[in-house]
Amino acid sequence: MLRATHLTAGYPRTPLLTDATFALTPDTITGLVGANGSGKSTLVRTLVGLLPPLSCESLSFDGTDLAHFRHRLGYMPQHADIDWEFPATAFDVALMGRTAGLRWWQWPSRTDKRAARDALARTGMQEHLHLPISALSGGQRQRVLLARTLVSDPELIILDEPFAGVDAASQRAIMDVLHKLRADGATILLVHHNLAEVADFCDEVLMVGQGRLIAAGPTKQVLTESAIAEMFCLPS
Ligand SMILES: Nc1ncnc2c1ncn2[C@@H]1O[C@H](COP(=O)(O)OP(=O)(O)OP(=O)(O)O)[C@@H](O)[C@H]1O
Repeated sequence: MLRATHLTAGYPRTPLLTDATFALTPDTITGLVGANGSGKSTLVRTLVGLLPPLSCESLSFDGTDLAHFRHRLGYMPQHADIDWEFPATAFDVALMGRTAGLRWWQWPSRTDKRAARDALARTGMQEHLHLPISALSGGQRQRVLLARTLVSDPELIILDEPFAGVDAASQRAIMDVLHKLRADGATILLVHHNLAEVADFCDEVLMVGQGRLIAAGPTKQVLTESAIAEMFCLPS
């Protein structure tokens, strides 16, 4: 279980989310929702260690400081760090999830390559293994990035807008993968804008807005009209 206690996330002199305490449980898909600019990506970047917390009592996974757990964490950023015109294949990108930690003199092993093929198969991309990434559609690119995220079998999976630019078929494929991961015991956090889909798809919700965590808990309890009005600063 991921536990954040009294976490304040943001940038120097600009706290965006103050004093948040929440937990993410295994076998659960949690949706992180909030208005544009409310700090969802900032919170995600803090959880994955790309931004230091402005302050925090504790940030742990299964009792281990999250800083020591990063190798068991899979992160798919909102904006991929990839030049899609680069002459690489879907397989090369998936393999990057295994090789990022290798030294320059080390080559991917047979196990690494098998893991990349398996991860692409899990996201339904096995037939496009050797396609150049420049030839992939938006949805196929997201599935390849998901494969790269999953290639090391992370226990904690954090996805920032995984459905951005994705058609219904790819969205369904990604959702199916996440359901299987949940059934296998993964802890999953995803940022998503579509509240109707969050209501359908997520077991739990973290709702951020107005500089704080507005609500956290089971989807039906959190996605109430008054909480949504507060999230969008509307009169309730
Ligand atoms: N490096 C930075 N330094 C200072 N402020 C930043 C930095 N990066 C982002 N911000 C600001 O932090 C605020 C929150 O940004 P963030 O991307 O976390 O919001 P978000 O909820 O993910 O938004 P969206 O729904 O549009 O993706 C924005 O006002 C943004 O301009």
